[in-house]
Amino acid sequence: VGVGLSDNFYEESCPEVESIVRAGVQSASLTDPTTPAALLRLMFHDCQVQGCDASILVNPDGVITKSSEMGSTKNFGIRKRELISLVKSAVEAVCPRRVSCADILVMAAHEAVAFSGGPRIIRLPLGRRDSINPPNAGLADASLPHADIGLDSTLQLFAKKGMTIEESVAILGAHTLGVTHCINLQSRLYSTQKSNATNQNPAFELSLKTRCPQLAGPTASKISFMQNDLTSVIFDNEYFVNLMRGRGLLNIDSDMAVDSRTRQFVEKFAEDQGNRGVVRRSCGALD
Ligand code: HEM
Ligand SMILES: [Ca+2]
Ligand SMILES: [Ca+2]
Repeated sequence: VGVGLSDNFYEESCPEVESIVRAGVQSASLTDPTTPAALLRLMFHDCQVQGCDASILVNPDGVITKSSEMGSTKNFGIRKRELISLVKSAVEAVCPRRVSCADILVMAAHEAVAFSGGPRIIRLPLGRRDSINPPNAGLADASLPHADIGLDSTLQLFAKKGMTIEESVAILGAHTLGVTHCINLQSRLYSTQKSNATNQNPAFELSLKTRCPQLAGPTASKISFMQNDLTSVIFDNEYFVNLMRGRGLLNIDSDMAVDSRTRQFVEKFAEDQGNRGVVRRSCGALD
């Protein structure tokens, strides 16, 4: 637990906050099923830049400018910042100046995972404070991983946060939700000096290339996208199953399934869906 955080931080000051956040995330997710993916990535991109302090939400002049974190190209595709502001207004109406935007953002990501079928973790330490520093696009650029990052740098990134290799593989399971736009796949698919050990299934690579042609201009490749796994609105282990089949989208996705440090965990997560029993295709048959 981080310094100053506790499990029951708002028990006295705003007992309603959890249900307000839950209601907000649920209703937004029913209207737009891609909401949970956006919220989960939003949390990562906030926490990665000067900690979980809602710095990604700040627009110093009321609009997105080059000085806000959204000015970094690494934040391309970040969505649903306005949903956090909306939930914050609902919370302010009940408990003014008690709950930080930073906590609302983390709670929203937690609800997003639960809404899409993932675990509702029992302990969610709260008590984060909002950033007082002006946002810094340069810092966001330097702190967020590049779409083509390799496994060594990724493991280093998470080790700096005190995470083990198994935890690092697990957190990338977040890519069970959402999409990747073609612009983030261009260099992997078409770089001339790319290594051969990319562990991508050739048929899958062909389908990616068809979906994301090399000559598509920057505008088209910011519009076209691929699902991160076959069940991109469900928080399940399909992402890891895909990796074992050579269907990883990003370098890091593919590398995890072959590298000797990470492969065992990918295998374990691909096999283990959390012992939830089976879901039959038809209710009248046993297979
Ligand atoms: C080395 C680490 C990581 C890299 C290089 C990476 C890279 C990416 C890229 C390139 C995209 C596609 C964005 C787009 O084109 O729209 C993406 C999407 C996503 N990432 Fe990551 N990511 C990493 C770690 C994480 C972590 C730790 C989380 C959450 C805990 C996360 C959650 C997501 C989610 C949910 C999406 C889908 C977003 C949506 O559909 O709106 N990622 N990631
Ligand atoms: Ca931040
Ligand atoms: Ca999925």
